[in-house]
Amino acid sequence: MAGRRVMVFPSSAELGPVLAHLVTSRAEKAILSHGRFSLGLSGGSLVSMLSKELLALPDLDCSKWVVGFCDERLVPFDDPESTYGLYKSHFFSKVNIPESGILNIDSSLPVIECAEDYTRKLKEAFPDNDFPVFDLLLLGMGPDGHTCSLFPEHPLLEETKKIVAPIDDSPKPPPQRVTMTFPVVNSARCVAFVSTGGSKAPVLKEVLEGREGPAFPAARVAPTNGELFWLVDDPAAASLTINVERLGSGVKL
Ligand SMILES: O=C1O[C@H](COP(=O)(O)O)[C@@H](O)[C@H](O)[C@H]1O
Repeated sequence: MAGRRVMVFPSSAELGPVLAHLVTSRAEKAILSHGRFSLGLSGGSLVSMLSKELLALPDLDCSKWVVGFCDERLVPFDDPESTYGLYKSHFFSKVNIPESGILNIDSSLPVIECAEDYTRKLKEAFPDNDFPVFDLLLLGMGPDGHTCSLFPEHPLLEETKKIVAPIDDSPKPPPQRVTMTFPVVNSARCVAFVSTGGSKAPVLKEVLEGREGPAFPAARVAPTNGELFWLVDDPAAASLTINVERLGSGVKL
């Protein structure tokens, strides 16, 4: 791992532009190096922040983007819980990402077949690697320390072979989901967590500073050859005692 950077911003207003810059700078670098930019998206609170910040950029060009989902809830796309559905209305419909560049799930399938179908799509998009190597994965973390749909103490945390795993007992609704596994997450060239709000403060401390007992899923994210950023706001960082970088909106990553 290239080293973890924990960056604390006064609020989401300062964090948001830095997140947008991280996306566009990694896109530029990836397109120059291999002709396209592969981005893995998470759901939850990230959707509205990311969409708003990216749409505020002048001249955003997504024509060479390939977008996948770090996890997805198995609900119809018009359900408010659908991560694809939310990105479609907030972001995809407003930019020039080609339809073929969006690797979404088939929500009509039963959960095991859905995971197999999404695995096939990822293998086709990343034919050269055993595990897809995304240029950038954007992750969230729940107050229980989960990331993607990898929940504390769940057997899926030990998955070493699958690219995508089905889950039909998610402790956070909806219960049926598909999720990238740790081997995929930790193969990425860059992983950035975005964590905001005081409800994340207790778990963020344990994830970043360690705890007794098994590590939280979010603490198991450690890209083998990639960068790891934690972008957090002051309320989420309130309990931290480690050294962090305190930054404003002008920083370029
Ligand atoms: O259920 C999910 O939760 C996590 C965290 O969401 P947040 O709203 O607490 O930021 C999210 O990253 C994941 O994609 C989603 O399916």
